[in-house]
This record gives sequence, C-alpha cells and structure tokens, in this order.
Amino acid sequence: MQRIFAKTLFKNKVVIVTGGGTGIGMATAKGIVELSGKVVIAGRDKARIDEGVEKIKTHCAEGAEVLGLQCNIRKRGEVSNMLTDTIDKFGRLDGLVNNGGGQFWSPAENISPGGFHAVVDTNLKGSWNCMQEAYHQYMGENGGKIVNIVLMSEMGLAGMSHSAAAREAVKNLSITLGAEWAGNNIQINCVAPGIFPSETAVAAYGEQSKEIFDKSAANVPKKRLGELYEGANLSEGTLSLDLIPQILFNLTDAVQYTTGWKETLDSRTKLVL
Ligand SMILES: CCCCCCC/C=C/C(=O)SCCNC(=O)CCNC(=O)[C@H](O)C(C)(C)COP(=O)(O)OP(=O)(O)OC[C@H]1O[C@@H](n2cnc3c(N)ncnc32)[C@H](O)[C@@H]1OP(=O)(O)O
Ligand SMILES: NC(=O)C1=CN([C@@H]2O[C@H](COP(=O)(O)OP(=O)(O)OC[C@H]3O[C@@H](n4cnc5c(N)ncnc54)[C@H](OP(=O)(O)O)[C@@H]3O)[C@@H](O)[C@H]2O)C=CC1
Repeated sequence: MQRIFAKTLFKNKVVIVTGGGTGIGMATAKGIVELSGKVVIAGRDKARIDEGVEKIKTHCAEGAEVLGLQCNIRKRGEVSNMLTDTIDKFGRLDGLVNNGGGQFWSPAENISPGGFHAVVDTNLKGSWNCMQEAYHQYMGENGGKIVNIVLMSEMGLAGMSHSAAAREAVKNLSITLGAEWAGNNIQINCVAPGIFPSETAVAAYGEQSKEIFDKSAANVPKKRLGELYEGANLSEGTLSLDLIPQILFNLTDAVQYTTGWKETLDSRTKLVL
C-alpha cells in the first residue's frame, strides 16, 4: 500500500496506543512504526500485549521501537505508571490514542448495574484517566495530540445503550478538553470507526456477532465491512491516507471523524430492533 507521508514522519515521535495489542489498535501501532515512530501498546492481558509487540516489531522501520505495558485503563494507578514508564523509557510523549475499550450487546432492560458500570468505566473513565494523566505528566507542559476512538452513536445505538452513552460523553469531553487545553498546544480529536470484524471483536459478541457484523455489510455504502488497516488508515483503493497519523500531526481543532465504512442510521436501527 502506498502512503501519502514520508516514511520518516514519526521519527523520534512517541505515541501510546491503548488496546494496541489487538485489532484496530494494533493496526494503528503498526502504522506508527512503519512511519519510523516509537509506539507503546497497553492492555490488561499481558500475553496479548507480548504477542502484539512481536507482531508490531516485524513492521518497524529504521529508528522505530515498540514497548508493551500491562495497564487497565480503569485503574488510575496503572494509567499513571503507564505514562511514567513511557516517559522514563522514551523521554517524551507526542500522541495518545485512546483505543482500548468495548462493550457487550444487550437490550437495555437486561444490563445489570455492574455491567453498565463496567462499560462506562472502561470507555469514559478509562479515556479520561489517560487524557488527564497525559496532561499532568507531559502534555500540559509540552503539548501533544490525542485521538479518542469512539462509536457512531450520535443518534443512539440500540443494543449498546451503555457504550453509546459513554462514547457520546467522550466526544463531548474531547470538545471541552480540546478548548480548555488548546492553550497548552494539545489537540484532541475523535475517530468513529464503521464496522470492523476484528477477531477479538467477533469473539466479544458471541452469538450476536453474526447479526452485528455479517448482516451489516449490505447496508454499508461500500457493500463490505472494513479491513483493520483501513480503520487505522482510512485507505482509498491502494492509497493510504493515514487518517490517524494525519490527525496526530496535522490537524488543530477538536473534530470528529467517521471512517468510510458506515451504515446508514436507518438500516442500523432496523438491524438491531
Ligand atoms: C448494529 C450495531 C452497529 C454498531 C456496531 C459497533 C461495533 C462495535 C464493535 C466494537 O466495539 S469491537 C470491540 C470489541 N471488544 C470488546 O467489545 C471488548 C469487550 N469487553 C470489555 O470491554 C469488557 O470485558 C467489559 C464488557 C467492559 C466488561 O468488563 P470486565 O472485564 O470488568 O467484566 P466483568 O468483571 O467480567 O463484569 C463486570 C460486569 O459486566 C457484566 N458483563 C460482562 N460481560 C457481559 C456480557 N457479555 N453480557 C452481560 N453482562 C456482562 C458482568 O455481569 C458484571 O456485572 P455484574 O454481574 O457485576 O452486575
Ligand atoms: N471493530 C469495530 O467494528 C469497532 C470498534 N470500535 C472501537 O474501537 C476500539 C478497538 O476495537 P477492536 O480493535 O475492534 O476490538 P478489540 O477487542 O480488539 O480491541 C479492544 C482493545 O482494548 C483493550 N482493552 C479493553 N478494555 C481495556 C482496559 N480496561 N484497559 C486497557 N485496555 C483495554 C483490549 O485488550 P485487553 O482485553 O487485553 O485489555 C483490546 O486490545 C474499541 O474501543 C472498540 O469499541 C468502535 C466502533 C466499531
């Protein structure tokens, strides 16, 4: 795949990608090291992270590096350690991709109190923990770029009430923090992927994955689901537009992006109701 950027775009730049050991996060991390950057991937499962590091290493351009850290973004102490370890190792932090997250599918009436809390805690508080800790430990003084991976839930998302509420809160938080921290030279953006049937995503939805993923393709304007590298790169044909790299280094305002693999809202609603 051809890229629109020079291979050295990320030379000496350091980016944390939460959930970078799998799926869209790993595709993003690979994109960063292919552009000569240093990437830190973080997640709860150490084995996944170690395996992810080995896979990402094979994509490293000259000067690129990958570091794996175990971290549950719901736990502030672990997030604090992730930031400290990153800065100790690389001496700087240029970007943070809040990709770690997820949910389970359930009619709202069946979600338990603990289930609602777990999803909001992961997606909203997890992103908050990482952003505020990044601010305190590095970006408040030095600036930086933050990309929050969210959901296309702006019109609600039947079957995912907990996550839709949390992700819309993340979008709002991004705009507020984008304004509050603009003077610190911090830019915050959100990317809402369409539908990407990553191995881990399919596993997370069990029986529902057939409905959510397989049946969705017909309703996507391109008539197919996204490939993972497209989620990170927003490719068109054989040209990679390097969406996340672009956001990390070129744009200045709080903006929300949606990748090209979106269904129409009407068809999405029909699918789940
Ligand atoms: C047609 C729709 C179009 C849009 C499509 C959008 C496609 C989106 C795709 C993706 O987002 S892909 C990402 C795929 N990966 C994931 O989703 C990861 C999923 N997992 C997690 O994020 C976490 O495991 C969790 C779901 C947040 C749960 O957190 P935790 O690991 O801490 O769980 P537990 O301690 O085991 O449980 C806490 C609490 O949650 C309840 N719960 C957990 N899983 C389920 C479930 N599958 N169904 C119902 N309830 C669940 C669990 O019972 C606990 O609640 P209490 O019993 O304590 O009340
Ligand atoms: N695939 C899709 O179609 C879409 C995905 N998204 C979102 O994009 C992001 C990536 O999804 P995708 O790659 O498909 O799915 P994955 O399940 O592969 O990615 C989720 C990643 O987040 C990590 N994670 C989950 N909870 C935590 C936590 N508490 N602390 C740290 N890391 C955590 C997981 O690692 P571990 O379990 O080891 O912690 C995993 O690596 C998610 O936020 C997802 O909701 C949004 C729209 C559509």
